[in-house]
Amino acid sequence: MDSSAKIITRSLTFSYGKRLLFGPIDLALPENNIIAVTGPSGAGKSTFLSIFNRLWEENGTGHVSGTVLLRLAGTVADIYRNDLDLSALRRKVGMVFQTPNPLPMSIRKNVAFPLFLAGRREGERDHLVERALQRAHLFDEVKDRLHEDARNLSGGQQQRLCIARALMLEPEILLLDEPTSSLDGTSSAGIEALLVELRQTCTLLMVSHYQDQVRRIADQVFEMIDQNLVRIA
Ligand SMILES: Nc1ncnc2c1ncn2[C@@H]1O[C@H](COP(=O)(O)OP(=O)(O)OP(=O)(O)O)[C@@H](O)[C@H]1O
Repeated sequence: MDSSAKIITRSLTFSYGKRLLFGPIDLALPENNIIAVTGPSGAGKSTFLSIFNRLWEENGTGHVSGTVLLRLAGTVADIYRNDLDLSALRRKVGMVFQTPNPLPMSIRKNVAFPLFLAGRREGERDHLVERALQRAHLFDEVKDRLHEDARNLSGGQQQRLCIARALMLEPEILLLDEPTSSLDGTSSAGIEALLVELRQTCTLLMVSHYQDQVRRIADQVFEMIDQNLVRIA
């Protein structure tokens, strides 16, 4: 096994019923990289991302075979073993979606929400909220309106809020599904710069349709095509 890899798949396949969506896929992806996945619509890119936090299981359909290993907190774990703690996995593997999805609550409560779910004390939260907002380059814009409804923020601000929320529990891997596709050029550029910074502390696995974006920021580029994942850059 490649002991330095952060994400390893062996003979990974995914099917819906009798339909093979992709695989077998063998990968060894390094940490602190931005790894981009492109490919035609419907090829299975979003499903591929959802393998790594087991989010696809929430749909109740689909089937994974093969092995998926993640090196988390220095230890290689098979994330499909029976006794895996799914909540712990999802704390270490954060996710950001195509459309920003703030919860119907204040900016502060949105960012603090993962702490609330993790049962962290109220007293600890303000400092951590500020830090996450700083990391997402949003703090200066919202510091005077932390108690306002997060849904009043602009699209780009909402996406940075969602990134701040995803960063709250210090994930080691961040899954990003078309994180800029609902944003204008200026907001997209801000998010891209942020992702490049986050590479220092996270491994980023990102689906993107934008070839120019992928060329600008990704360390490795794969294309999901003909049921396979092929490295193209
Ligand atoms: N729960 C499900 N049951 C059956 N088929 C599904 C389910 N979820 C997704 N699919 C199918 O799997 C295929 C891959 O979907 P997926 O969203 O992963 O593709 P994608 O490459 O991300 O597409 P896009 O670029 O359009 O977002 C699609 O044909 C989709 O209809």
